[in-house]
Formats: sequence, structure tokens, C-alpha cells
Amino acid sequence: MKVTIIGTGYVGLVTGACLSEMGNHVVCLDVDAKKIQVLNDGGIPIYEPGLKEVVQRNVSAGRLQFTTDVQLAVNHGTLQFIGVGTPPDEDGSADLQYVLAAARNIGRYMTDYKVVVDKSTVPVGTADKVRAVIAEELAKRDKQVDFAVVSNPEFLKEGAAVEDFMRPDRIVVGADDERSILLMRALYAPYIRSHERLLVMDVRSAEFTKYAANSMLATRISFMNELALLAEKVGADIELVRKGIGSDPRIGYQFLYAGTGYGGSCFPKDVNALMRTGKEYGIDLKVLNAVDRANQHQKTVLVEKVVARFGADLTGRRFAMWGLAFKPNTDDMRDAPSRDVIQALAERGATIVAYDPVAAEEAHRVLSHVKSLQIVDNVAATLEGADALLILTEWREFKSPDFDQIKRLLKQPVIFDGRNLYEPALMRDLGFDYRGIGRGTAQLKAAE
Ligand SMILES: NC(=O)c1ccc[n+]([C@@H]2O[C@H](COP(=O)([O-])OP(=O)(O)OC[C@H]3O[C@@H](n4cnc5c(N)ncnc54)[C@H](O)[C@@H]3O)[C@@H](O)[C@H]2O)c1
Ligand SMILES: O=c1ccn([C@@H]2O[C@H](COP(=O)(O)OP(=O)(O)O[C@H]3O[C@H](CO)[C@@H](O)[C@H](O)[C@H]3O)[C@@H](O)[C@H]2O)c(=O)[nH]1
Repeated sequence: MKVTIIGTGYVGLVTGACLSEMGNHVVCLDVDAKKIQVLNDGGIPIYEPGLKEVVQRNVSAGRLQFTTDVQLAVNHGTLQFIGVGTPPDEDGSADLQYVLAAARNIGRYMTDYKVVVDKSTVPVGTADKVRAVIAEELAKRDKQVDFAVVSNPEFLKEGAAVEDFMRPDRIVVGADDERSILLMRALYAPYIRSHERLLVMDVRSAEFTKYAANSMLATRISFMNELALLAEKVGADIELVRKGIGSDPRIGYQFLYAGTGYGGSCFPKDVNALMRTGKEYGIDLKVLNAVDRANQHQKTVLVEKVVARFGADLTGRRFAMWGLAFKPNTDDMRDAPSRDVIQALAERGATIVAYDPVAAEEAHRVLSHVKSLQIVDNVAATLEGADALLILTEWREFKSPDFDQIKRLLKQPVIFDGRNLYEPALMRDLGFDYRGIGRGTAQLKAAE
């Protein structure tokens, strides 16, 4: 099939590459000429495991191309995917300007039947707006061209995006005409292991499903983070509690990890956008409100622990930080909790020496205003002369580190672990003052 992807970011590039992998002919369009240049020079503008290989293979096979030429891109695909950003507006609602600009371009240049597929995360009712904008452009040209607008929200996770796209748990298609449903079924047939995994529904339910999924996952995390706060006080270990409740199949093990608060480009933005939709319709989403507030607070917890240990004035203190990206296997720094922690430590006068296996460049870009932040290229360089180590991202290479080296290089053996990577009893035996999130049992023992 001929497919056009509008917006060649995390979602657009992965979608385009993975669709070409099954033999489709894909053109990826972006307004960012630098990004397109990097791709046309054989580079990949983001870090995503396995993506480079898929892109290179399909570019070589002539099935995948990148362009800034709007007319060429619109002419190419029967399926026109919109995968542009939907960042938060000032009031928290999703800013639809990029989606509607993409739709306008489709209306401006289309000459034959198109299925316009909203893959960006967009509020309920956006498909109607997309349809109206396209119709308006066609009317300006006095053209009668048939088209459908379909909602096809994306559920991939960064760091596992290629795998998630190639082997999805489910594909949601919101459509109300048979022709577009047939095309969408044919496009996705190679990716689904059983036909039940392709869920066809009305457009509004599909749009809503995306926000419901992210809000449910964010709710689990905030709930666990709150329980972790209490676990510390009552002398329980949230890691044991997690296993204890996760073993109930009605609860399940996933997305129950307490930490430094959820970040990334989706959960914070989508939780707020859904609350905003609620407001518009006169529904106060109280649970979601609490989820967001709990998350704001959780981002301060690690710094509160540092202050409890070293005092409020951190002038002259130096902290090692492992991990900057909002999660492992990505270079994405959007809403990464490390940003809040670095900002708060710097405001209190501390110096931070950080290491991240892939996010260094992106971190330099978004944190250039923090003069007391240094980013180094290995773990040992962070530790030398530091007052304590803070762990912000659970990269694999941090899971079994050289504890002797950590002890030798730190001024005193103190670790604030925002990802609960280590066993508190072992850390105590090794002589560390080890403070995780919600590890209350260990705190009781340490006080004995
Ligand atoms: N990142 C994720 O993991 C993820 C997962 C699922 C859904 N989503 C949703 O998908 C959408 C895209 O997210 P992303 O992370 O890929 O964003 P991104 O910022 O990485 O990419 C968006 C791209 O769109 C381009 N763009 C903007 N306007 C354009 C236009 N008119 N024509 C062509 N290109 C244009 C930008 O230059 C940018 O390269 C958002 O709605 C997001 O919520 C993201
Ligand atoms: O038990 C957990 C699981 C995750 N997180 C945090 O939650 C955030 C989001 O993690 P994750 O969901 O793995 O990453 P994203 O790439 O943001 O993916 C989410 O957001 C995407 C964009 O909408 C969706 O497509 C995905 O399905 C959804 O998981 C990160 O800060 C994680 O550290 C926790 O704190 N505890």
C-alpha cells in the first residue's frame, strides 16, 4: 500500500519504518528540514533500539523515503497518517495547531480518495475538526474529492517502540465507513497475531481510548507512589508489597513500580488534557486530579531525602547522578524527573555531575541554563569526590555496579535510589547509607 506519514518524530518515524518493513511504500514528511536532512544522510535523529536497522533496510530497498515536499507527500499515499505533536497548551488542553496544519495541507493538495488517519494523541472530537478543515480546503479549490477520517491511536512505548509496533497488544481503529475499515484491516493484518487484536470502534471511542489507557497507567503509578510514602512511615517495603499485590491476576505486576514520579512526553500531558476535557464538559475528574498532584509531589521526594541528610543549604555539596532520560533505552528528556531534581539541587547551591548512556546530548540541550551541572561520559567520573549518588533512570548498566568503586570514590557511602535498584539488606552489609523509595523496612532496621 502507499502510505504517507506526516510528522517524522518518535511515532511518525517508527510507524513509517515499520510499515515499510512489511512491503508498504512509505513517504515520511516533516517541516523540520534538519531532521529530514539527517535521515536522508543515513542518520537517525532519535535513539530507539532497533530503529536504525529497519530504516536503513527499507531505505535501501526503495520503500521508505523522507521529504519536506508537502505536495509530493500528499500525492503519494492513499493512507495519510498524521503523527505530529500535540503538546500541552497553556491551560493543559492538547494544542491541535500542528494536527490541523497537517490536515489543511492534505486538503490543499489531495486529488484522489484519501484515508486520513489521526495517529497523534488527540481529544475526542478532533476527527470532526480534521474533517472540517479538509472540507474547507477542498471547497476553496472548488474540488469534490472523497475522503475518510479515521482515529488510530498509538500505544507504543519509547525504548521499545519498534518491538511494540511490530507486535502490538492491540490496534484500535475508530472509523465509520466500510472502505476505510477494509484498508486499515489490510494494512495491519501482518502485525496482529489474532484478528481479535484489531479493535474497530466508532471514532470518538477510539480517541477516548488513548487517554483512558494512559490515565489508567498513570493512576497505577501515582497510587503506588503514595503507598510508598506511607510504607516508609509504617516500616514496610513497597517492593515486597508490589510483589504481594501483583500476584493477584486482577491487579497484575506491570506499572506498579514506585519511583521519582512518571515523566515523558505522554503521561503528564495526557492526564492534564483529559482533565481539561472533563472541565469542558462540566465533569471534575477527581481521581485524575489527585493522580497529577501526587505525581507533582513525587518529583520532589528524592530532593527531600537529600535535604533530610545534608540540610537545606547544599552550597559546596557535589552529587553524582546516574541517569537523565525519563526512562531507559531512550534519549528523550521531555518531562524527565531528573530535570526537576537537578533544578532543585542547583537552586540549593549544589553541583551535579551526571552520566547517561545516551541522553547526554539531549540533556545538554534542555539543561544548558543549569550552570552547576556537568555531564560526563562514564559512571566513575560522576563519583569522584561526590557527597552522595542519586539514581534517576534504571539503565541496565546501573543494576550491578562496582560497589567497591562507588564506596572508594564517594566522600561518604550514601545512595539515594529513585528506582529501587538494590536490595537494602545487601547495601547495609556493604556499609552504605542506602535510601530508596518506600523501603520502610530497611529504615526501621537501620534505626535499630
Ligand atoms: N512519543 C511517544 O512515545 C508517543 C506514543 C504514542 C503516541 N504519541 C503521540 O504521538 C504524537 C507525536 O508524538 P512524538 O513523540 O512522535 O512527537 P515528536 O515531537 O517527536 O514529532 C513530531 C514531529 O512532527 C513534525 N511536524 C509538526 N508539524 C508538522 C506539519 N505540519 N507537517 C509535518 N510535520 C510536522 C515536527 O517537526 C516533529 O518532527 C503526539 O500526539 C503524542 O502524544 C507519542
Ligand atoms: O511502574 C512504573 C512504570 C512506569 N513508570 C514511569 O512512567 C513513565 C512512562 O513510562 P512508559 O509508559 O514506559 O513510557 P512512555 O514511552 O511514556 O509510554 C507511555 O506513553 C505512550 C505515549 O502515549 C504510550 O503510547 C504508552 O503506551 C505508554 O506506556 C516513565 O517516567 C516511567 O519511569 C513508573 O514510574 N513506574
